[in-house]
Amino acid sequence: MSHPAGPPVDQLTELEAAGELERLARLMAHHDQLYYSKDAPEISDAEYDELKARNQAIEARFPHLIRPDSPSLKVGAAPSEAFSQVTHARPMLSLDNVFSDEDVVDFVAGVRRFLGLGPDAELVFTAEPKIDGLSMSLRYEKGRLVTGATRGDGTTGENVTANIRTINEIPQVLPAGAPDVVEVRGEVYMAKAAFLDLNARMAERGGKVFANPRNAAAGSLRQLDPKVTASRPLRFFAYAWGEMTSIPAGTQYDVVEAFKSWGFQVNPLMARCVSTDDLLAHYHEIETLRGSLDYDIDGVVYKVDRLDLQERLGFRSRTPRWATAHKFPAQQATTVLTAIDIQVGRTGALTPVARLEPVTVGGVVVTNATLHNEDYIKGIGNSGEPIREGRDIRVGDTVIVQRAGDVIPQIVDVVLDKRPADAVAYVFPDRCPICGSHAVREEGEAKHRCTGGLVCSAQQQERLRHFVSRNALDIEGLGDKQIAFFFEADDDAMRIRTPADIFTLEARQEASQLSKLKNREGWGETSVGNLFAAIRARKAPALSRFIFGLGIRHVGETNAKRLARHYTSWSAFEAGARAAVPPVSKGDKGNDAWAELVGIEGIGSVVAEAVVDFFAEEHNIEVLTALLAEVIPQDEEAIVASGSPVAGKTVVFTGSLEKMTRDEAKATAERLGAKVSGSVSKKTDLVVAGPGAGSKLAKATEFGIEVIDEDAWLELVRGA
Ligand SMILES: NC(=O)c1ccc[n+]([C@@H]2O[C@H](COP(=O)([O-])OP(=O)(O)OC[C@H]3O[C@@H](n4cnc5c(N)ncnc54)[C@H](O)[C@@H]3O)[C@@H](O)[C@H]2O)c1
Ligand SMILES: [Zn+2]
Repeated sequence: MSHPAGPPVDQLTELEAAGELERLARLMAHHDQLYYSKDAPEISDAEYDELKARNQAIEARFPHLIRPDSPSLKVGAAPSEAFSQVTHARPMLSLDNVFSDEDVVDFVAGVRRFLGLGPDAELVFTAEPKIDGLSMSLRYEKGRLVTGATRGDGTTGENVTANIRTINEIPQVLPAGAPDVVEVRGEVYMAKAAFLDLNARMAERGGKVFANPRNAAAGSLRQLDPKVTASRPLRFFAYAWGEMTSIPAGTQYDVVEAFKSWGFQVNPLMARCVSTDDLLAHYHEIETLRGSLDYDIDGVVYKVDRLDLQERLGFRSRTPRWATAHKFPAQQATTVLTAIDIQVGRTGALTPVARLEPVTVGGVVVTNATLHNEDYIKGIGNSGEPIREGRDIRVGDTVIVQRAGDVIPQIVDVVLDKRPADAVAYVFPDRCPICGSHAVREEGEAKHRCTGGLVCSAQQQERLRHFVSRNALDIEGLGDKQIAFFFEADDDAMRIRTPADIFTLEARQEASQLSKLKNREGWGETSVGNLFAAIRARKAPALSRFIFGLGIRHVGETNAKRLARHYTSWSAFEAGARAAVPPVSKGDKGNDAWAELVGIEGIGSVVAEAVVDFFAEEHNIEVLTALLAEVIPQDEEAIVASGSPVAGKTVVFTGSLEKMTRDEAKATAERLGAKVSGSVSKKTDLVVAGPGAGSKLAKATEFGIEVIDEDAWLELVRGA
């Protein structure tokens, strides 16, 4: 198993424990968000469960340090705001976990103790597979399905009723005799085969693929458009309930039987067990069947069968006392890592992938495992802590591979004894393997990114979509479908790979005698004409839209506007960005062009660096040159606050200011329509110099530029 960071729990001081609990709360909240809200986890469930176990162990030793935001008190994650919310009539909780046979013995003994039952008193449990999907509460009133809600944070879930109605296995109406109000709860899931099928289809279309059937089910259900959900083969097992106006039976088993009679699917592997041995026997039987089931399961759930006993046992803060999940162990195997390849995602993120000697892990042949990022390979975790006790991963290493409930295998450890003498530490590439552009890793980021967005075939389609999107060039008639069509066209006259190609399309069509587009299905004379007109209408875009459309990292609409307003013309922007040299070492300030760029109100060094990186990439320049031969971005009106004494002037602040901060001074100047620069040149109109002003003051004097002090500046702008 991988080693959750940090010293052993029994050696922690109180201070360290508090710090560790804070770190875990933050880290787990991050993973909860990815897992529950984005349906895209970054770590395996086994790794997550280790963090959880560590958190619990520390809390058990230092109960007074339990935080209000402790992961041990939370269920799931807050519902997404994209959906309306449903408050559950009864909370939807989680389940406690056990991992070993001894834990099961303890669980049963605990239940007996709580109920005051002697060792010989009868106590029946149900045992059934723990389905790896997402929990769902279906509310029926007077026999009709009225609401479908996700678990959310246990109290409030997401209203997904419209999506639920597209699932065939979920009855819309219940037969006569069903309770007046009943919330049937269970698991929405996707069968393994359907999941593989879906991923294959998504990959073909260049879409994102899901990590595992659970994520696929959650992602398919939590769609804003029910039509998308309808196209995904979701299924449902009923195994629990919330509010119910009359309970059809006195035991867990019989209520589930009632669900079956109402038309729900219930799991055929549910059994009644009368002893711990019985439970364990059923567990091991289900474990052997696991590989042959057509859906993923990650354990076996035990529940006290009699409902009156369930009632007496009640709940802890986030789990019932009358049930537990006996999880399957993570499945591991040892193999040799033969190579590390780099994959480039649609947004340019570089992900290292380990190529492995094929090995069977839990019945599945594994040949690849994700390595996440540079730090992960080096043995450094997300918050800088050592993982695998700091052991790095090298080509040639013997590694331990793990699959845990999910499909993407992980490398959890390296067997150092078996490391070949000539194995060298892995050096992360600084070039994109797809297009050869520079790959940069920004401060605070784990991933490297390819800077060749416009030329990188891994990213091109995504970039084209962005370029024509509503807030960028806004070209009507070029939706995702059309972009995909033109991108994949095998005919030169029809192909669009870079933004410039959009604008040459019409000419290329005319040159090709057949006017191929018009003969294509779905492209009538008029729609082709409309498309060309829409493209022609965008040959002179606003500068800010054009800059935004380039998809420079961190340059969203707001920053694009800031850049456009500051430089006012494309040529000034390009010249400024290409001339800028960021600081190379601490203390260094970079050159003047850099100072001007980072000096723009709202543009920090992260954005500035992304801009510089973009223009430093030769490939991008090639694409831009071609594009600028077709379109002419319109100069942006400088914001001239007319009437202000400094409107339109270029101002430089130097020396120390005493009555205002540098930022304040700059903000005021810009509000009044001045351009603030970090360096003095012949174009400078005014220098505001405080005590200690040095070379800039000297330069100003040399150029004969007006110099005033701070007080005079304040006087000048007062009331303006
Ligand atoms: N990889 C990550 O980043 C990440 C992040 C958060 C959570 N997780 C994983 O999610 C799980 C924790 O989530 P959780 O709080 O939902 O707990 P859980 O999934 O372990 O158990 C509770 C859930 O089990 C489900 N369930 C399936 N079959 C059931 C049955 N027959 N009877 C009753 N319940 C059944 C229910 O939906 C219930 O809500 C862990 O496996 C954890 O590893 C992973
Ligand atoms: Zn690339």
